[in-house]
Amino acid sequence: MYVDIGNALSSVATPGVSCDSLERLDERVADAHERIERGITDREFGYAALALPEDTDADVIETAVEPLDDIDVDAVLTVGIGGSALGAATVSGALGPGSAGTFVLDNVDPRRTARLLDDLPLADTAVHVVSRSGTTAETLANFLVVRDAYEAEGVDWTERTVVTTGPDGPLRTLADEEDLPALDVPDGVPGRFSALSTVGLVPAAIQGHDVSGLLAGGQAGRESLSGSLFDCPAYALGAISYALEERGASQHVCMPYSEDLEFFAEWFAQLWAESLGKDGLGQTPVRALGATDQHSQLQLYRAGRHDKQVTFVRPREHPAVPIPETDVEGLSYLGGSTLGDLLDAEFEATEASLAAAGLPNVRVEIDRLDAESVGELLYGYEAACVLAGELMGVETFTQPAVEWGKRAARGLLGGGEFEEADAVAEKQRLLVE
Ligand SMILES: O=P(O)(O)OC[C@H]1O[C@](O)(CO)[C@@H](O)[C@@H]1O
Repeated sequence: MYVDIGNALSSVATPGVSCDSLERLDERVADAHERIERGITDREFGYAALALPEDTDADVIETAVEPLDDIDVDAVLTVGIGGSALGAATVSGALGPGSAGTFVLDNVDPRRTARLLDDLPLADTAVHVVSRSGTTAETLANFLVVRDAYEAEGVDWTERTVVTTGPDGPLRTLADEEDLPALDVPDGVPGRFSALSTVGLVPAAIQGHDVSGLLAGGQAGRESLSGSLFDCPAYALGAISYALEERGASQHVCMPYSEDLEFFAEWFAQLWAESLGKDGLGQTPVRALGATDQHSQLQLYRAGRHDKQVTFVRPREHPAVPIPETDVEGLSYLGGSTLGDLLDAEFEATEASLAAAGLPNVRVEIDRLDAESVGELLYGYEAACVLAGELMGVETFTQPAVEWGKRAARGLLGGGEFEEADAVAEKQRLLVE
């Protein structure tokens, strides 16, 4: 992973960071790194995520999906939400379908769920149901609906399902009762940091992707951690994001220039929001896609409020798709180059256009969309997030603010007495229709 923070310096951007400030900040990065290393070594809650490349056993995952070899799997359906879906979606999205298409059920939208189950060839579809807590309503409800759909078609879902969950809870009970292949979520690792584990890697294993390669990429990220932001790409990204937020960049746009990294921007949004959105702080993550959103969002980024950091992400290598020669007036300049050339020109031009407008931006690159590079990218962003959390002084690894809504929803469905549910009924109304 390569990180270029040049366009975030105060000589280019406002808000921007001076080199002197970066030098001073680097002293705090050294202290934070020591703290992080201690947490990793002791496998402390949260920090243990940064030991996953070492602790995740690819053979355990490969063995768990072996029974699916007897079935002609054309599709992999992940049933999970948040960190229990986005890691898998990102890995499979970035590496492509492999031997089976990727589908994610990470919402309880009846139209979409019904349509997806209608469209999927259930007999040739493997299901990975994932929940760290084993109690998440959306995941459990979706799984009950999926199971019913299989039974309605007379297809044995138990032969096609792999579960990943915690030691107890309804999902573990169901796995035990039905004797399903069940994997454990990694100890001490919050969902959003668990892509390089049983949580994020089962679909990739079913699709025949290089799970060991993903972990090797993560390990390369692990070995790149050092006591200085000037030596460690992940810490450069984390430190500059922290410094830019301090200076007013309250929004962090993640703009991959690759359709296959679209889920990566979603994964980033959960990682950044749920980890750093604490104590009245935290950059608001914004998902964008290059070059598409140049034609929808760029006007705002360049000429709107200067409250954004834009991080451009790209694989350096593209498959060659030539643009045919043409003598159509005004188009000949395109002929003879490739779509990848055009995408790279758009990337560099948009980056320069933000710098010219004085808007801070960061460049993150990986060599190509292969297992090692994707593993390193995921690890790098997780380490960047952990470092930013250390510098902000927030509790990076929990997400207490999400529980209020869960209790309210459960109360509304008769799942218990929750005062939050009462508050829903007391909603202030000013209905206009
Ligand atoms: O894996 P689980 O326990 O089903 O949780 C799913 C997601 O829900 C959250 O707890 C937020 O509600 C996330 O932190 C987590 O990734």
